[in-house]
Amino acid sequence: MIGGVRRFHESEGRRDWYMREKGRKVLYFSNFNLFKVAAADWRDTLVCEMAPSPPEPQELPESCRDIVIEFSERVHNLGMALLELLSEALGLKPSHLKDMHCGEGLVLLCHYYPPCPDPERAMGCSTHNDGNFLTILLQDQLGGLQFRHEDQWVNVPSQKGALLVNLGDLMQLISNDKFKSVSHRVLAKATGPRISVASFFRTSFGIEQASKLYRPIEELVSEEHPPLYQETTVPGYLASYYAKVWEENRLDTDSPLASFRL
Ligand SMILES: O=C(O)CCC(=O)C(=O)O
Ligand SMILES: [Fe+2]
Repeated sequence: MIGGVRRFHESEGRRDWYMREKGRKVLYFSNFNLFKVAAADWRDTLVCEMAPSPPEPQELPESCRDIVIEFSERVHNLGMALLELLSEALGLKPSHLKDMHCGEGLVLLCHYYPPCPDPERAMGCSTHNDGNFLTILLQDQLGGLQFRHEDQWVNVPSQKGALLVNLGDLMQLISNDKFKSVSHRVLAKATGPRISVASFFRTSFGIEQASKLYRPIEELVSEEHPPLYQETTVPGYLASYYAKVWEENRLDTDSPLASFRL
């Protein structure tokens, strides 16, 4: 998969996929918030929306078509298995998170971080929390990913073939803080390119799912553990997420989740 993503990003044909507007299942661009924030990240991204309704094969770039289709099927199965385990870890029946549609939508963010001539003055990926339920991350050997732990940045070792599982803000909200979404970033490097694939699990954006309300799961709430967050729809949450990125450009101070806290 790493090879396929590299092939795409280094192909002449990649420019045919460049598009900043939403409305297509496959998009190639540099920084979703370019032109909105003061500093761009040193990164390009191919976005493939693979579930619930995958693109037709010809809608995917030929340079990585077969591997993207195969990878997304496998990572989707893994995501479903993880949602079952996470449900059980919360003391719920295995299908609980799946039944809440937490894994219905799958978006692959196929990142390419070119070598940066001035890495001290740039970021590969600015500090953020993922605004989804679950992320499965595949990265190459280059390293640079860091998580914030007790106000310190901790390097995430890059191990060949390893997948990293990261929980997003929406998982923190519905688990009523039993699971925590974690703040992370990627440093820019003089060496490269660095390649990673973040598989984002969220609801689909169909009309039915868009209006579904998410709140702390009833079974996890009691008099002792009152709900910590107000209810929201996924698009409602994301609107607040993007407002923070675009208007305030200060994701690194507070996750947008803070504004949903009761
Ligand atoms: O490239 C990476 O390792 C992380 C990317 C990431 O955090 C994201 O896409 O949300
Ligand atoms: Fe992330």
